[in-house]
Parts: sequence; structure tokens; C-alpha cells
Amino acid sequence: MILDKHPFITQRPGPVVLCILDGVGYSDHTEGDAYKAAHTPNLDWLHTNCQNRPLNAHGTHVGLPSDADMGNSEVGHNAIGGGRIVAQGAKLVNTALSTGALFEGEIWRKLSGNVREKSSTLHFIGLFSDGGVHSHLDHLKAMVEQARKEGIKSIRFHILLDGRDVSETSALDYVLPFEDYLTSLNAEGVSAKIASGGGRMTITMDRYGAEWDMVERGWNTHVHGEGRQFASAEEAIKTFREEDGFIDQYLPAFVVAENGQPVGRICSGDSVIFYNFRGDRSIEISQAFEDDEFPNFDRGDRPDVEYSGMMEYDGDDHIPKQYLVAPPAIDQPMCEFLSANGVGQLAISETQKYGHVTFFFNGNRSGKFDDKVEDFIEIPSDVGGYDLRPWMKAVEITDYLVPAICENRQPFVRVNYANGDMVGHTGNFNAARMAVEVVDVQVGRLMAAVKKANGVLLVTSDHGNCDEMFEFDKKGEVKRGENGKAKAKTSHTLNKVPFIVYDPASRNEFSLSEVQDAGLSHIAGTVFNLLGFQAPDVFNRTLLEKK
Ligand SMILES: O=C(O)[C@@H](CO)OP(=O)(O)O
Ligand SMILES: [Mn+2]
Ligand SMILES: [Mn+2]
Repeated sequence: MILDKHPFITQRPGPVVLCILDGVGYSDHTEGDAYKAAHTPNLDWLHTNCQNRPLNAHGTHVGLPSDADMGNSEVGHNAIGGGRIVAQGAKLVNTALSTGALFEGEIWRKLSGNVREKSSTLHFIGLFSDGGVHSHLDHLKAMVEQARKEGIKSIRFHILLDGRDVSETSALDYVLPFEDYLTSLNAEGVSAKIASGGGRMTITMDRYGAEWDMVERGWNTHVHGEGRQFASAEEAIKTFREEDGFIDQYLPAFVVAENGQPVGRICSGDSVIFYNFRGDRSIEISQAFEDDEFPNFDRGDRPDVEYSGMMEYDGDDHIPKQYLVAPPAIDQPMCEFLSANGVGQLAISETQKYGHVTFFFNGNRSGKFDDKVEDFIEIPSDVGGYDLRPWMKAVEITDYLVPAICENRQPFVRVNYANGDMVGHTGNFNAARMAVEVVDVQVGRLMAAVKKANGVLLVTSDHGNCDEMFEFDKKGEVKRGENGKAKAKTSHTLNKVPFIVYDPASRNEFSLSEVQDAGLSHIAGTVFNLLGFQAPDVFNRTLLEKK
């Protein structure tokens, strides 16, 4: 793993700082673009005075099934830190389903056999949309079809409503056709019902230990059938919308009941499949089902079930123990080489993105490669309501970074500012504009520190989000509600992202390649070069060319 010196690029005296502005891309539209609307003197200066180019951050450029798939943090950080394109979870599950390998696997057969043997129930829990970031409804449907073929007679669904990877109030577009489908199953003698649910930002799908209460609410709803009762998911969604104007991702928990009894508590002897493929928001609920020692909340009577995730979510800690599809193999990411060569590294973000710059960046590994040379710093995030606090923890992150850069504590620094993404997801345009302005101030502070240290600052992003805060129709017009108000867009975008090289100690050694198809996977090679090394062969080509 020895790195070779670069033939013409020499390492600067100061650190290479890779700054990921999560969720900040370049949109072709102006209306609804919080990045364009924001006052960003520092980013503007960088664009005018430094070498920069857009990079692809979506679809096949980051290992997703098609170029219609928007980017996301998992695949974006995998591509940046891994420096190559690997077939991602969505694609691997598609293949495992289309070849039938998933159903021939030991774990599917075990879970299905368990239900048939005991005449118990098969439960599915997961994100209920076709967003393709954490899950896909096609995967769920393929599994239900197989269960039906295998003669399973009782199936329950615990649905996490999305509105964050898909349109903000689209829950019924998924629920109503699904209910029709369940009606056809019931007519055949399969008891198939939606049993519980709630918005994905209210229950079950917490990440990085930011808000365990979410998981507790989900557990009580799905497992114990505790919560406000409704006759159907449709009634729950409509009622919550009418009462409080909830958008899908924040819908409160609900339980579907008949004669006052929940229709689908999870009981000992049942099988449970958590069908999200992405790890960050799947780990905590998996631990709740699996761990004997569990300090995070009181689970009450934990049913003895066969539990499986769609994938292995954490390859270091082996969570969950049983899974249906093997996760993508991202061997030898950039930091493994840097650690093996004794190059010091600092990774920093706030809780909401902490695992992005550590776990995802290192190919879905939660540990370090070498404790002696790696520092991971987590600044605790506020809980919820990021449109109320669009500054999030950006200032605190930079407060930590400035002295670390000025003192050149580690040669390679990576930081993720969550604001453009987390505030972008709220659909609040004004808050998103403010989020970008906050981040711009931090970029200015990093520029000053990097200049002082004679280092290099690379500014980029993992995918777009705040660059499109409104939905557009096929003609490119903003979609408007009856009141004329623009329809908020809460999801990521397909847009390209910035890549800027601020190199105050420039020796005019290189220019930035203009190759059109370049994407996030070309950043790692570039970082190696700026650290004075040639990138090993496993990495995609660098963006730096000899002048
Ligand atoms: O919040 C999340 O889980 C996703 C959107 O589904 O966003 P990101 O990929 O930026 O983490
Ligand atoms: Mn992101
Ligand atoms: Mn996001």
C-alpha cells in the first residue's frame, strides 16, 4: 500500500481541506434556487478567481441504476472517499430480485419457512415510496409476490411515509394503489393489511443516534400496536393533514385497528423484514429488534422474531445479523491508503452528517483504519426543525477547524456542512437561502485559514438539494397550488455540483481537466495528488493535468 510521490505536483506546506457542502448543486432554473438567491461573496469569489468545474453527482456516476436517479449522501460520499464507481444497494437489490437470487438465499428461505411452519405473520417495515434513496416499492412488491407464491397467508405492512425523496405530499399516491393490490390478495385468501405507520422523520428512521425517541415511537407503533388508531392508513393521512397540515415526512405515528384492536402487532414467532437497503437510518431499528443488551429505550416485551434487513447495514459491527442481499464491496478507500502511509486525517461534521464523512466516506466502515493518524470529530446536532435553525452547527464546526488548519495538525482534512441539505429537505425556501449564506461565511473562514497555513481548499458537494426548492412541471414551469404558492420540493436534485480548487500557494503546476463526464469518483485521485502522491490504480483518474 506504499504511495508513490507525484512526478510534478508537490505537497503544499499546509493541509488539503476537502469541504463538502451537502446538498448544494447547480440548477438550470433560477426560480426556487436557494443557492442562486443567497448572498455568497466567498463562493462567488472562488468561482471567479479559482480553477473550478461542475461534477456529476447522480445516477450511473455514483453507481445508481439509472441517470434518472438523483444522488444522495450515501452514494455521494462512497464515491468521493472510494474514488471509484461501485454498484450501489439499489442496483444490487434490483439484480438480486430479477435473477431470483434473493429468494434462493438462506435468509429469505429461513424467514419464509418460519412463517409457513408456524402459520405466523410476515411483516414488512420500510420507507414506502419509489424514491430509490433508502428503499424502492418495487422491491417490496417483488417480495410480496414471492410470499404469495410460496403460500404465505398473513402479511402486515408498517409503512414509513416519505415526502423527502419524493414529492412532499405524495403519500396517498402510493398508499391507494397499494390498498387496491392488497384487496386482490385478500380476495385470494391472503390476509394482507397495512398495520401501522408514520412519517419517516417522526418514527423509526433516526440515524447516528441523533434522536432515539423516533425509534422508540416507531417500535411502540409497529411492535406493540400502541398509538392513535384509525380504520386505514388513508384515514390517518387525511386526518393528520386536515388537523395540522402535516407534510408526509412529519406525519405522526398511527395504528390501523379493527374493533379497537391493532390489526398487526408483531408477535413472537413472526418474521420481520426491514426492506430499506441504505444503512444509516436502518441501523437503530435493527438494533432494537436484535440486541439483547439495549440501553436506548425500554422495549417492553421484545417479541422473539426472525428479523432480517435488506442489506448488511454496518459491516464492522455486523448489523443486522441476517440480511437478504450482500452490501456493495468498497475495498481500499482513499483513507485506508493514507492511514497505511501514516498521513494524518481529520474528519468532522455535526451528528446528522457525522457518519457521512466517516462511515460512508470509508466505504461503510464505522471504525478507523489507524487510531494513531485519524481523528473523527462529531459536533452534536440540534434535534429537529432545521428550518427554524438554518445555521445548524456550521459555526461550531468551523470554530474547531480554523485552529486545526492554521496549526497544520493533519495533512488531510474533510468536513461536511449539512445546512444546504438538511434545510433544503424542509422545503422552506427562505430558510434554505439563509442556510447557504451561513455556509458561505464558513467557506470564507476556511479560505482565510488555508491561506495562512499555505494549504489547499477543495469545495464540492455530494448532490444537489437547496438548488431546487420548488417543483417544476414537464414544461419547466414552477408547479403552483390553488393559492398560487409554489409547490415546495423537499428532495435531492439531479444537478451537478461544484468542484473548486483554492490554492493560494499555487505553483502553477496543473490545470483542471475539462472532461465532461467527470464525477465525484474523480475527487480522491485529485486529493492524493495534492498531498504529493500518485493515486494508486484502483482510483479513478485525477482531475489535475500538467499545465
Ligand atoms: O435524509 C436522508 O436520509 C437523505 C434523503 O433521503 O438525505 P441524505 O442522502 O443527504 O442523507
Ligand atoms: Mn448529502
Ligand atoms: Mn439529503
